[in-house]
Order: sequence, then structure tokens, then C-alpha cells
Amino acid sequence: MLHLDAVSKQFGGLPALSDVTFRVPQGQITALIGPNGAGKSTLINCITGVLTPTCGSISLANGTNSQEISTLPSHAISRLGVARTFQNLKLFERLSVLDNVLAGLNNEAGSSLIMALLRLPYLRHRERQLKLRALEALDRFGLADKADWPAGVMAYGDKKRLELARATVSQPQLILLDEPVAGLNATETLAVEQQLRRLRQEGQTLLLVEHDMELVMGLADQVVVLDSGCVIACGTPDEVQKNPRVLEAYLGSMEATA
Ligand SMILES: Nc1ncnc2c1ncn2[C@@H]1O[C@H](COP(=O)(O)OP(=O)(O)OP(=O)(O)O)[C@@H](O)[C@H]1O
Repeated sequence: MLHLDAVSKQFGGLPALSDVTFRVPQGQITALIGPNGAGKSTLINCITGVLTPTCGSISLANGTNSQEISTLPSHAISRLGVARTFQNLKLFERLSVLDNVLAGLNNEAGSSLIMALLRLPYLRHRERQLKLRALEALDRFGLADKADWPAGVMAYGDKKRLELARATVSQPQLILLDEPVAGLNATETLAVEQQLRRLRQEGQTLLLVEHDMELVMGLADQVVVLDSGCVIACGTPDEVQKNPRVLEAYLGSMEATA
């Protein structure tokens, strides 16, 4: 689904990513982990077009088609079916919960201003369809009864789920989840875990950046470990947990912060 080949990114000559190569297989959950400063956010930003890699290739493969996306801007990558959630929530706090999810269908709304002003019947029908899909997405994440609330007044856990509803509503090819359970309590974390399992059952491809190792090891099909911008391990949760380089990277980072 997503192929990364020798992706490197430098900031002012300093390497943040070096020769990162791995694949995100279709219909699976791939977790990207690593100590603080390992390069996870930089990589997510390269995949979503927020940053352009210094060199290397990032391509979206669908059947026999493969498209290079490393040079495309964010909106073009989003139109190709890559959605994301953010580590620090990025919601429209003053808009309603429903409107926040509708923003996730922006690519499909696709009407011109003139058409919107004319309020053609076709367009009204289209709007109703999109609203229905947004409500369904809210319902999946247990938020349908809050559709009219301003997003800003919701509890933190609900905001995290709203981001998931917005990222999934367009049924993207690939969803990047940046720390989806950070700051959630055990019950909320379990609920998100179940929702992610359900998405996988439905065939959704997920790339998950997460510090919660219990969640990662219990959920992921494949774990990719970054350290100082390099992939130091890639395999099943079992393989990765036994890998001496991984243990060393995590122990090293714990000593550094002790
Ligand atoms: N815009 C930037 N300019 C300069 N250096 C940067 C920039 N963004 C990231 N870096 C550096 O790149 C390296 C990787 O940072 P990055 O934020 O990608 O790590 P991370 O794995 O996401 O860390 P964390 O788990 O703490 O979020 C770090 O050394 C960081 O200081």
C-alpha cells in the first residue's frame, strides 16, 4: 500500500531521517515506534506532504498502480486517499462536531461557489448524503448525540474520538494515526483499541505512531522501530520485543532521561 524507499530528511544539514525503508501492507496495522526525537513525526510529515524528503521515494501502491507522493503537496496527497489524525488535536473548536466531520469529506464536496449559491436541488441532495455519512461516522465512535455541540466544549477523550471519526469518514486508502490514545484513561484506551481492531477487520490500512507499548504490541501486525532517524528493526511485535538493538535503544533513552 505505502512504500518508503531510502527516505532521508535533513534539517540544516543535520539528519532527522536516514535511508528509511519499509512497507505498510494493505489491510494491516503497522506501528511506528521509537524513543523521543527518533524521527517519527518527521516521517509522518513527509508522508502527508507537510515536509518534502531531502531524498528517497514515498509511493502509494494500489494493485498494479503506483504513484510517487513525496513531491506532492498535502492537499493532493489527501485527495489520493491518505487521512491523518494529529498528536495535538487539530479541530475547529467553534464549529459543530458534525461540521468537523464534514470537513473530512471536503475532497468529495467539490462544488463551486456559484453552484453553492444557486442551491441547485442536486447540490442539496449531495449535502444531505454527506451529512448522513458524517452522522454515521459519529455514530461509530459514539458521538452522534453530540453532533450539534461546538467541538471546543467536548471532553478530551471525545475530541480524540472526533478526530478518528473525521479521519475515517472519507474511507481513505490509508490512515495515519499520531498517538491516538495519548492522554486517554484505561477505559477510553480500550474503546479506541476496539475501534481500531474494527477498522482493520473492515480492511482499513493503518499506520500508527504510539508510545503506549501495551497497545502497540497487542494490536499491531507489524512494528517498525526508528532510532536516531534510522530503522533499527521491523517485524512482528514478538520479533521486535526480543530484538537486542530495540532493547538497547529504549534502555539508552531511559538512562538519558533518568
Ligand atoms: N523543523 C525542524 N527543524 C529542525 N530540526 C527538527 C525539526 N523537526 C524535527 N527536528 C529534529 O529532528 C529529529 C526528529 O524529531 P521528531 O519530532 O521527528 O521525533 P519524534 O520521534 O517524533 O519525537 P517525539 O516522540 O518526541 O514526538 C529531532 O532531533 C528534532 O530535533
